[in-house]
Amino acid sequence: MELPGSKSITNRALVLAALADGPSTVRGTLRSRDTNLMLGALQALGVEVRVDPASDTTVSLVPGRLHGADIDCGLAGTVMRFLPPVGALAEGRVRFDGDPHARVRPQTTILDALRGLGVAVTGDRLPFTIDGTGRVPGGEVTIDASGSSQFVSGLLLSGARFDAGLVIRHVGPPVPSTPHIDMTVEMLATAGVEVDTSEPDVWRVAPGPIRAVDWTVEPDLSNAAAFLAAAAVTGGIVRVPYWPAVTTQPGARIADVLAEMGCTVELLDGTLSVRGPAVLKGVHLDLRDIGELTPTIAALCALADGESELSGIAHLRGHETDRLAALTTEITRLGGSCEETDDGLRITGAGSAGGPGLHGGTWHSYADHRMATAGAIIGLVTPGVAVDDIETTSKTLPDFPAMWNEMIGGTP
Ligand SMILES: O=C(O)C1=C[C@@H](OP(=O)(O)O)[C@@H](O)[C@H](O)C1
Ligand SMILES: C=C(OP(=O)(O)O)C(=O)O
Repeated sequence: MELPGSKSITNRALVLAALADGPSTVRGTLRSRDTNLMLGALQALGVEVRVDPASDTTVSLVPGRLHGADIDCGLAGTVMRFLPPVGALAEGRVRFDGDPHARVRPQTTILDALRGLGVAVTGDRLPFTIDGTGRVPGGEVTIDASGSSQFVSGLLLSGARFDAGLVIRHVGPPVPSTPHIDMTVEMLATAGVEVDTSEPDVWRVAPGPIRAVDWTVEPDLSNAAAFLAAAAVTGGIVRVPYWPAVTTQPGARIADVLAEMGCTVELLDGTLSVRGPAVLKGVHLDLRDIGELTPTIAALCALADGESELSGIAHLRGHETDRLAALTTEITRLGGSCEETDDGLRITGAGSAGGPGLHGGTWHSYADHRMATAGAIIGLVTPGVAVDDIETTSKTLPDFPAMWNEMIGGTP
């Protein structure tokens, strides 16, 4: 299975290209709802976007004077958290809104941070408005980023363009998804912006230019995880080519999780292959760093042998939907055993001796691409499971239904 580009790398590359000191090209750009929203927003703000007529995954961006705009964030965390600092650098009024559920996703932290950095912000959640003056005073700000790593990444991506640069101090429970912050820091370094991370929970960026870069986007490993999970539950083999040897994508960790659950995992000549075992084993895992993989891993645990405990993921209550509640409701609806803990899920696998077993029924997607793919994984081995709204996978992988059908040998 060849996977399209990473959502997280694409949307970082697009933002950095928009703020750069010259034109950039992004190759292997993911084209999906989240990334098209980002492109549309940057264009509305005054960035020239040119899509290569020969390949819509090659996109060039020419930065221009940023001005007022209306921005649709959809349900994309990367748009609603990465673009407010960019809006603050625009001259004019920038209005942000999004899907109904986006209006309840955590947002206050980054808006308060911008206020602290000298930006005029009206509102605390979507919809909100930023009155940009073309410059941000910047300086030091203290935030609680335990709700989302994207608060840190969003500020860092623009921080070098603030007059006094940026110092972020995190105070509060641990920040989740830290590999995604490493991704931000690494991509900024490629664009010539050094982030000083020598003090824990503190990020320092000096003011300076963001260099134009020709980016090449890695395949999306979190989306690959759903296909690899298909091998795990069916005992089949799935291969994903162009698996990066070194990456900041947290999705890469699916390889270790699958191995721990009993799969045979091999990385050979850049292709990751996974063969499922006769019986999948339950696991006890802290997923704080790789929360994005939770729906996939929870689907595996619901089919495994034995108890699983997934912890460190209280922040998933603020994702596309409350994922802890949604997974509990849907696994239970199919006859499985799943309960919420303070910071995660306890699941007794259907494959256990005396385990609950699963039956058919409708699996609800809650407009959440990863809930939809989790239902597809369970449906592979549970007769009569129908996933509602599989099209919601277009958030990060519009071709999911066709790719899934091709993988299982059905009609595309
Ligand atoms: O910066 C990013 O690209 C992301 C960070 C993570 O967000 P949280 O820290 O809110 O979990 C992750 O779950 C999301 O899918 C993508
Ligand atoms: C949490 C996710 O997305 P977002 O970027 O919208 O936060 C996700 O893709 O799992």
